[in-house]
Amino acid sequence: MAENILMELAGVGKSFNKADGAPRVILDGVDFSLRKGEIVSLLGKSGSGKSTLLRIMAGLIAADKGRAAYRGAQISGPAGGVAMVFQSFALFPWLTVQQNVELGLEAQGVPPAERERRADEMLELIGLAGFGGALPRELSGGMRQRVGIARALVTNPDVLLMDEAFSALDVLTGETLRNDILDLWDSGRIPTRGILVVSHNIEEAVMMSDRIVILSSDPGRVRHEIAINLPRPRNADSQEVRDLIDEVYGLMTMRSAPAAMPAAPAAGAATPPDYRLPETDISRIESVLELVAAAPFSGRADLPQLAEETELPDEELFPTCEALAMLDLAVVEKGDITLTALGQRYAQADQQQRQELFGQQLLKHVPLAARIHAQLAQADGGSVAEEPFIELLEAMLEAEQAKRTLEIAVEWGRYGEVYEYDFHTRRLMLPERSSL
Ligand SMILES: Nc1ncnc2c1ncn2[C@@H]1O[C@H](COP(=O)(O)OP(=O)(O)OP(=O)(O)O)[C@@H](O)[C@H]1O
Repeated sequence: MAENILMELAGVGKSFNKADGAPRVILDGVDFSLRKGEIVSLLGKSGSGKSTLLRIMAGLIAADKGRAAYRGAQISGPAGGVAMVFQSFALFPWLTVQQNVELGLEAQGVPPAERERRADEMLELIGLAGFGGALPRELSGGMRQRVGIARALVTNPDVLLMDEAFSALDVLTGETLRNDILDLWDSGRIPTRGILVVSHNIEEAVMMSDRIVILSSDPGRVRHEIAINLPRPRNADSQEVRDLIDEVYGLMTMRSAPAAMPAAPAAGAATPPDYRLPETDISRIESVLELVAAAPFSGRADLPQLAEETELPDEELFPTCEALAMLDLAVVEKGDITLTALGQRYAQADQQQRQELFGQQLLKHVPLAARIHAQLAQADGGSVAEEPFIELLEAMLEAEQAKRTLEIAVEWGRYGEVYEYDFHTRRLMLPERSSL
């Protein structure tokens, strides 16, 4: 083992079973190491396997391929030197703040008097002095997460793993807490040697990290790594930080698969069409399109700027941009979104024309919608049950995602007047006067 490596993953793979019992590969061939003295942020689209990777490193679940090691030893369960902070805070509601913080020490067999002393010290350090006797419900969200962090830090962990620890908090509270942790880390007041942060927030990752690792999806594997050599604290408005944020946006929105798949599944085709749809809705798609079309963007926007303007978090903005690209209303590349000529036309169109354009693009570029429409055209009576489509989707997605994907396809199809859906009978049908 190289001297400076705290945790190492080599060729790590993990599959979960889909609804039909067949395995779905979530992580495949992941190579990654966390080195001494660094904060690393792990970014990737929703569902790319970030939390799964973190849980493997925390020893909460086992990889089914490759090797995961902490200080050279295979991870086979939660390791003493590794602590984790969860997005949900994961506090015991019936225990006081002090008791919640002492829990980690209790598990390590630390005697009561020492537990109390160390918990007191940690509460003081994390800004919760005087709150030891409070119950979690008496605290604000930010303070509750401080308890979660104190509980992890009180064990003097060598490695701290944070799973979207700030995302359940409002922006300002999350930022304050993040800065407090960076301050503890940079001033050497905590003995922790390495921090790995799973995040959805690109700015947060750039402000915190020495290195950013981006996971690809389906399956998740390390796609990009960016080293950040700026001193902390960093100025969010500085040119260097803005440039890095742009670069990460660019890498995150780089498509790893072709934008448009064949509209109808060719018999015996080697690769089945991609039926997945981005998790977004029509009103979001249209409002982002309108915003990009209008001044000051006038057809082309820098994604970080657009995120600020729309106030959409990245995990909502990305799928929306992906939908616009999928429908050929925009092109997303290198951290910018640019409307196509059709996208420009769409922005100017009235409601009826928009719906027509939407339906037309749906049939051209969204294989699932095209398939539903094609089957309806052939069906007796022009209606079909939803089940076969759910089954089709379950062959590649988990049950919940399959259901959600069909819901999105239904919403899009109804808007584009390509098909209708009866919520009582759960059947799809052609619209009364289909112009398509
Ligand atoms: N125990 C499990 N059983 C079955 N599937 C699972 C299990 N845990 C995770 N998954 C699936 O694995 C995929 C990756 O999940 P994971 O939570 O690791 O992704 P993520 O990148 O952290 O996503 P997000 O950013 O949305 O939190 C998802 O499709 C998820 O539903």
